[in-house]
Amino acid sequence: MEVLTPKLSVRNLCKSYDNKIVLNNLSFDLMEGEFLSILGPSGCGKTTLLRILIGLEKADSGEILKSGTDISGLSSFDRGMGIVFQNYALFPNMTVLQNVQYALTLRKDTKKEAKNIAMHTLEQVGLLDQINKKPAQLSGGQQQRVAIARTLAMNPDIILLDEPISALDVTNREIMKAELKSLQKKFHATMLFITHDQEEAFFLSDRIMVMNSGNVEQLDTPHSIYQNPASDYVSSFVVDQLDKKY
Ligand SMILES: Nc1ncnc2c1ncn2[C@@H]1O[C@H](COP(=O)(O)OP(=O)(O)OP(=O)(O)O)[C@@H](O)[C@H]1O
Repeated sequence: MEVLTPKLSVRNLCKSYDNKIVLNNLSFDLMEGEFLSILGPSGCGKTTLLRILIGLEKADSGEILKSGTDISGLSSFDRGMGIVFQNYALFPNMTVLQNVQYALTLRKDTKKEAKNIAMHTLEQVGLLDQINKKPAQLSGGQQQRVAIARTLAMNPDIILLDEPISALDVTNREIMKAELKSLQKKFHATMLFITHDQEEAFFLSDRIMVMNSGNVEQLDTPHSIYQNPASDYVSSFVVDQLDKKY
């Protein structure tokens, strides 16, 4: 049987701040085309993990392998990872098109190439009729689509999403969950999704990693986690919370 190399492999990652352990020997794999959620409450270490993965923070020990190669020594720019932030971090004075084009020109694509790629991606996320608007003229959901288009246009190997849905109102949240899922399938993107929302994680994910105080409590499919929670913590933080909602 063919053994697949994970797109991302995190091995024994440790990080402490002022003698407080924030990530405790964390290990997991993310496979090609997989949607994996990191689910945990505020303060459990999700953002720290994300910052280490994209190279904004250094781990105390452990390895980060992308398709089998250690990327710990690479700059953020060279890691082939795209990130969609919670607040989208769009440039307010640029149009939708300019927002998507900008990173491409930084990458030294010619202006014409950058425009072609940006237009093509904006078409795929259904925003061609909005390209000349500024972010403030768009709805929250549309702004999120611009942020996703900007990341997709760079064709990263892995897309990290830092609670991109929680800033939206309830109606837009439902719409964006469905859109995110369909975009991920359409692009066959490999995605790591950070959230504290059990329902988002269950709706979107192929697998979920439940975190608690820097530890992995359980890593499995939504169905298996719901049917067989691995600890009292998973039972109360995940299963009980979902049951309360439905
Ligand atoms: N630069 C830092 N210096 C000291 N402590 C830090 C630093 N960054 C994070 N921490 C601490 O590490 C722990 C984990 O923080 P982190 O932001 O990774 O959690 P989180 O799960 O992302 O939470 P949230 O959902 O609220 O963002 C917290 O106790 C936080 O106070």
